[in-house]
Amino acid sequence: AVLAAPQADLASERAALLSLRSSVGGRTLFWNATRDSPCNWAGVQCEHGHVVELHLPGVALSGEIPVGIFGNLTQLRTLSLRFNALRGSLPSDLASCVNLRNLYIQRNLLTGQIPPFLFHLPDLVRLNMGFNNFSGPFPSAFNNLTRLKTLFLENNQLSGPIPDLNKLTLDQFNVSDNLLNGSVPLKLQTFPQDSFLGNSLCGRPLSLCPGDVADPLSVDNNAKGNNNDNKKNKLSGGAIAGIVVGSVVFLLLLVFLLIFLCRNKSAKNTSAVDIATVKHPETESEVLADKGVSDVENGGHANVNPAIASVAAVAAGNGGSKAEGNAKKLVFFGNAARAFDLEDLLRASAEVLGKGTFGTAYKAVLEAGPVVAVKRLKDVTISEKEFKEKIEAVGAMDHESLVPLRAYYFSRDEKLLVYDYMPMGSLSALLHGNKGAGRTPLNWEVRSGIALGAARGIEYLHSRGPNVSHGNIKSSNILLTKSYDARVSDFGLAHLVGPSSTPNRVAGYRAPEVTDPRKVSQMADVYSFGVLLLELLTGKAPTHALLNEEGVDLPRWVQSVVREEWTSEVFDLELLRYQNVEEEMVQLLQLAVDCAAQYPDKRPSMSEVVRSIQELRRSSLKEDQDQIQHDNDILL
Ligand SMILES: Nc1ncnc2c1ncn2[C@@H]1O[C@H](COP(=O)(O)OP(=O)(O)OP(=O)(O)O)[C@@H](O)[C@H]1O
Repeated sequence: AVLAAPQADLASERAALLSLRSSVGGRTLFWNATRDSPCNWAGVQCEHGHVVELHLPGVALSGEIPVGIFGNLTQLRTLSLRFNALRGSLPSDLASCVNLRNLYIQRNLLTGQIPPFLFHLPDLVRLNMGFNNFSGPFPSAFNNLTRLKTLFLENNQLSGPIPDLNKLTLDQFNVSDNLLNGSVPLKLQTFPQDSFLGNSLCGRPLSLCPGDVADPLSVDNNAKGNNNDNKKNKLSGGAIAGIVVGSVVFLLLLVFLLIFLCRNKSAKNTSAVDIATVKHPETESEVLADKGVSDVENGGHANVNPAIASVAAVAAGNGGSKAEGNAKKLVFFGNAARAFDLEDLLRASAEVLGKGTFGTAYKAVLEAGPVVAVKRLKDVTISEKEFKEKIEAVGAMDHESLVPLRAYYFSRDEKLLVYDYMPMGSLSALLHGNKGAGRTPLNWEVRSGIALGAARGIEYLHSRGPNVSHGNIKSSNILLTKSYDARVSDFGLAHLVGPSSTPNRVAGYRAPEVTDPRKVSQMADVYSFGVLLLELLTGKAPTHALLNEEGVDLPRWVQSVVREEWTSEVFDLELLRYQNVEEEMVQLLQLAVDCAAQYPDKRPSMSEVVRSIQELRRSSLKEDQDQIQHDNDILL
């Protein structure tokens, strides 16, 4: 709620600050202004001595930054004034901010030499002064900033040579489009050409300087000058064409192979409908136990594909259910076309997706093509009438951010729920599953989109009545479509099953006030959602969320890091690669901390949460557009 009010005036921002301070362990971590409430410089000066991070990006600040603003802000660690129209030189009292680690002042109209006081800010890690009008020499005093990792000075009017920056170990460096000349110092020669273009510089990675002796290993290339230096790294047209054709042929072969294998597989599965011959790792013991058949008797049939069985085999795990099942029907919800019937479902090949609190989930591929997820409920103790009433309420839930329940099947021994299959699996798997190469990187756009989708789904559930809650919000219950849209799953099931099936792995998400996991209020859902947001932002799993893996108490961990250290250190490294969204990330972090407040009445409602996420996403999209506009302006 705190950061969700762009129209807030200074007084309410101050109130927001107070609540921020109390919510993050007594320290203000973030103060934001938007275009609608341009920063009142005096307001910053008189009230915000305790500010640790001050972010004022793209808020139409103009004119000179008055001296006297920063003298009070000695705690400041991050200052972002990028994308404004600030003129003149940097105020000298910035020298008081001796804790400053990140200074983002790119894309303003600042002038003058690079001020010497910057070199007395020993903690500076990231410095972005690009796209201004700074002039004068490139000071060698940058060597004083031994912690510096990022130095962006591009598109200014710096002149003269680049000094040796031997004391620095920079990760990012750009001085392109200045008036620099001379040779590129040895230590900086590992950066790409783009970091130096638009100057009169020479030496690696650009062309050789006059009089330099060529590297004997690349005499040929260097003798031909920089153009050839370029070519050295490029492939000829023929080679590229060869690679493309080769790749296409390889892909085609792969596709043919897959089709061939799939055909073989489905042939096997069709024959596997005979329930007595199918074994399945997840269901085997249940099947055998229920049917009263010993391992020895069935031992001879183990050579059926162990990961895939037919739904019939799965369902037939309960004695007598097949005969009874055939008499009963799948009950569909809504107007959805009945694309299949029970027979089709029983014939489909099934693959275990995972075992949850309420039973086992399978992916079922129907012969006619559709793919569905089937949840086989265990421990349903209520009567058929009661089950029908409750499941109809679940089936009536209709929102684009929920995994739709399409149909159910109820018999004495078998209860099946049929859902749309979500091809990208769960958020939990995406965040903590495959960490190796080939994993889809989750950028801010995707993560904040998932946060919004999940929040909308929960908001919808809450809108169905004051006592309607999800009760088991966690990352394995947030499933994803092909385009990474989030869908909330597993809603409304807690009331269908007996007490022994109460969720047991949610400790990390459970609000402190919840004593009975079957009675979870809407505000407790908000807490769980807050933990889920922290998980999205940090990439860390909450305690007990993953079997056999250590997790952390996310809310406590985040608060302690924020208290002790720079906020950005809590973020998933993968997110930090995307530079321009830090403000939005911090806003979402703040929202997460609000949601995970200890006392329920301090937490925002899901509608407020949705609004906040919408707003912060809008502002980052707007910034993207601003940047494009800005780049276009420069090109023109
Ligand atoms: N509709 C679906 N589409 C794709 N995958 C699904 C679907 N429903 C469930 N799954 C997958 O099956 C796994 C098991 O799901 P299930 O809901 O039974 O248990 P869970 O979410 O791990 O735990 P709990 O039952 O406590 O919520 C999930 O991790 C998810 O990846």
